[in-house]
Amino acid sequence: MKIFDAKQIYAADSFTIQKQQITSDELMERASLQLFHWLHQRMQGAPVKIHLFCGIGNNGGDGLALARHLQEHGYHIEVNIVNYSEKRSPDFLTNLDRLKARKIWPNILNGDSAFPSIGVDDIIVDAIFGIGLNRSPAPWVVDLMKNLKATGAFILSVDVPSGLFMDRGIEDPEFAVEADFVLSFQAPKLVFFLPETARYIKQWDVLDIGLDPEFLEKTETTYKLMGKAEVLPLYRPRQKFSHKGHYGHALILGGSYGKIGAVILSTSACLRVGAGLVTAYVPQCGLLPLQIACPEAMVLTDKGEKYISQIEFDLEPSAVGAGIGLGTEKETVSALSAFLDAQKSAMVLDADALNILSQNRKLLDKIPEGSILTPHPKELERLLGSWKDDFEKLQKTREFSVNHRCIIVIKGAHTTICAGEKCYINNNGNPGMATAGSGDVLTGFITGLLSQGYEPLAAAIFGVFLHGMAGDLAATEQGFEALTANSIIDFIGKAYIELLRPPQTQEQQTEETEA
Ligand SMILES: NC(=O)C1=CN([C@@H]2O[C@H](COP(=O)(O)OP(=O)(O)OC[C@H]3O[C@@H](n4cnc5c(N)ncnc54)[C@H](OP(=O)(O)O)[C@@H]3O)[C@@H](O)[C@H]2O)[C@@H](O)CC1
Ligand SMILES: Nc1ncnc2c1ncn2[C@@H]1O[C@H](COP(=O)(O)OP(=O)(O)O)[C@@H](O)[C@H]1O
Ligand SMILES: [K+]
Repeated sequence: MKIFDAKQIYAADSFTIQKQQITSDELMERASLQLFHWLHQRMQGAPVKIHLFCGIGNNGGDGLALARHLQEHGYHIEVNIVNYSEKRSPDFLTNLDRLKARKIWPNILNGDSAFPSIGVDDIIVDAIFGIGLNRSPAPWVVDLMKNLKATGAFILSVDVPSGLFMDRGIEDPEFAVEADFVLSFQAPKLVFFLPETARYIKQWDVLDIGLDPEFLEKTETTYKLMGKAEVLPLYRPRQKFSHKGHYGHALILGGSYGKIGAVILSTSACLRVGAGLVTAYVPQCGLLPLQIACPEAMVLTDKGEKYISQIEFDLEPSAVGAGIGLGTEKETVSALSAFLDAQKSAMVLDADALNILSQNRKLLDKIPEGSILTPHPKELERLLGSWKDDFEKLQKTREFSVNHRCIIVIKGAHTTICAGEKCYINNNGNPGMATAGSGDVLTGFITGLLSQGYEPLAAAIFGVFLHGMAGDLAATEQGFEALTANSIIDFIGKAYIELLRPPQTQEQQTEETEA
């Protein structure tokens, strides 16, 4: 699913209005009807008081139009206008007149107004600011936002939580509404997935307001949200007459004394995601544990007893995943440097391989083209330096990806894969996966996919998605706390089955619910 920026949404608006020969007011009416239907379907006329807080722009206009539909269907509403500017939008004014014509008189809230009384079981509709926010809200508006939160009532935000910018972070964490639910028009917004702003959105849904499909199709976006529909076409089916040689020979390179477990996890993950053959390259102390834990894998040992000091082997791996548990000893750094000189094809670089690159920046030029770097945020910061907000982080990551011709997988709750100027945001996985070794598993998965012939970008996207899906399936059986990295490996088979399962028909769904 594409994630449009504010400029693109405004452009889609104007294009749609022109092409469909409708007015902007009619588009607002569509938007507000979608909001109403969503709410009405869930509330079924329940006598809960709904407090609407509307700004003076089009987001406020949506709120006013929604208020009218709610009132027409007998809901108990109270309308507040957050009067932060005299520059009211024409469609806001039209909808204000329509309310007044129905004898609904909104409270006008200014800096000195008392905050209305709201019960904890009431519902708040937040239509104060939408995607048009371009400066921090005035202090009294911030106070109002805080008061909204303090009521404990359910907050439904229209389009976006008020106070969030679409292209930069906020100055102060209190400057935005914390929404229980956001109903976003046409497409989700980038801020829903960024660590700093995602906390303002507990849940979200998209409402189709009929923006021109051709325009949306043609408009290229920097960000895409990846779901099953986007990931499934990347799948490479196994052929009946294939043999293990068709699925490549992957090499997992890493480990140091006390960190052999990381290599075990990566190696098992690499096998279980479907690599034909897997060899682990480890210091000597890793031989026994690996042979015992992963009988299917082969093991090559370095001359170093406790850490890798000179990478030498006599095989041509189809994919390499390096860095897990590697350590950053001086000899290991030289060994990795020499290895990178010889390595020509795209590989996966994780953990200490990334730390070594950050500390020895000359090595960055040796990264083979198309390689996949899988940093968690701290490792990313070591690579890029600090950033002022998530937007700058993504911009710096894209630049790094272009300059070093590599793919960066920023791991997190919404793992984001940046390949040149494009970024792909993952939307599965769960907090149970915040556990030791789950990143090592991801490295194994991506390496195993590369070895099976997936292109680097496909391997990164497919691997991240499967990893999240396996984590979700594991969590349904084990809960979040008990989930370990090994459970993610154990559920990879079910993740494949789930990914490949054809969508259920309506009848099947009904049968399942009734059973
Ligand atoms: N295609 C779609 O998705 C559709 C979207 N629609 C809806 O339109 C919404 C966008 O509406 P919008 O452009 O009128 O902007 P909105 O967010 O209401 O802000 C209003 C104005 O406030 C101002 N302003 C900014 N910051 C400020 C501040 N800190 N303190 C004070 N003032 C500030 C700024 O004006 P300025 O003063 O800078 O000239 C701004 O223009 C969108 O989110 C969705 O709900 C639907 O109706 C139809 C289809
Ligand atoms: N809250 C979360 N929601 C979804 N996925 C998560 C969450 N926390 C961590 N993960 C995933 O778990 C993995 C953690 O990787 P990493 O920090 O490198 O762990 P380790 O170094 O222990 O292997 C990443 O793939 C990340 O996306
Ligand atoms: K809003």
